[in-house]
Amino acid sequence: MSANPLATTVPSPMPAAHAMPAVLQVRGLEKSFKQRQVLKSLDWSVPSGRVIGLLGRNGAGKTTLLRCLLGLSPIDGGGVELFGEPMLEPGGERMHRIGFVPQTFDLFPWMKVRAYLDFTAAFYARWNRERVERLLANWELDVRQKIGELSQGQRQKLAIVRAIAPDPDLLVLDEPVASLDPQARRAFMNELLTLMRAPGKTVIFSTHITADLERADADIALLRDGRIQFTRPLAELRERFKRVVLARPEGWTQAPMVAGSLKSHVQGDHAIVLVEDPCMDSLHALATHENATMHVETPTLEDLFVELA
Ligand SMILES: Nc1ncnc2c1ncn2[C@@H]1O[C@H](COP(=O)(O)OP(=O)(O)OP(=O)(O)O)[C@@H](O)[C@H]1O
Repeated sequence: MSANPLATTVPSPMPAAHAMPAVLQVRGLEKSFKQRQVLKSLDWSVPSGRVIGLLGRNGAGKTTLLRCLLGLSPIDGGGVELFGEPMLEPGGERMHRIGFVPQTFDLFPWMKVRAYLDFTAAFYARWNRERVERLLANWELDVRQKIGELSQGQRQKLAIVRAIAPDPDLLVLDEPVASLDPQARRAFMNELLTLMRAPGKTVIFSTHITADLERADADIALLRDGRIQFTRPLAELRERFKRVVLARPEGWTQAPMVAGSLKSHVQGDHAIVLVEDPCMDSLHALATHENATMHVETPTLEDLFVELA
């Protein structure tokens, strides 16, 4: 697909998000590595009080974007505002309100888990010890072990405990569940949803596990071609996009033309078309004209990601 239809045809932003104050405001963000331009005049407004799933293909720039947002990677142009103030460098009072789980956690390998958590707690005004102990127990993390001796998944768990413990207003997670087993993933999602019950909490997480975003009823932000193409509630995406399957015994040489078609292909005697805002009357007329049976399906987020990213 050459251009993203959502970027041009969907009125933006949606009303619910519009009413919320932005916890994060990005304008014209530019970031390159040598000759490779990764973020291209990227604009993004993230409303407070939502879980935002950041989706994009491998190499789209998700990690780069998250690091730039938090001041962990220098930017080449544009600006970032966090909690209404310009982000110039990490640190300061504001950082107490932010939790970050990086894609890989390899700090302080010589430190034992307990010592690391105690050391980190000292830097924070808020530190939810009850939550820490509960997660350590649930996730069977041995506080006497050295961080360098933990498995990748155990390190990821520790990074999550550390990020959630200060009860952050903004939690940013870069593929937090990639190495977690299904039980730990479920526990993590429960923690996330518990955290979100308090008003004004915002979570941004990049993931390839679309089922988690469905469970969290997340808003979906798609990063493609160096820009955020849209940030939309999942329900709205589902409402808007339909997968139309037309079948006829003689098959198809090519998929029929359908208004609002984004992508189509032929599979056996089925023509499958992803349609934005389908007109059902026209679709029924088309099916009758082509002597085809028709099913209209709601695509999963994974289907949508495959089509749109
Ligand atoms: N330190 C770096 N030096 C040079 N190029 C980099 C650096 N970090 C990232 N890149 C490049 O920037 C682009 C975006 O990388 P990034 O890690 O942000 O993508 P991503 O969307 O997080 O990918 P994935 O889903 O695979 O984790 C890639 O082409 C990558 O090679």
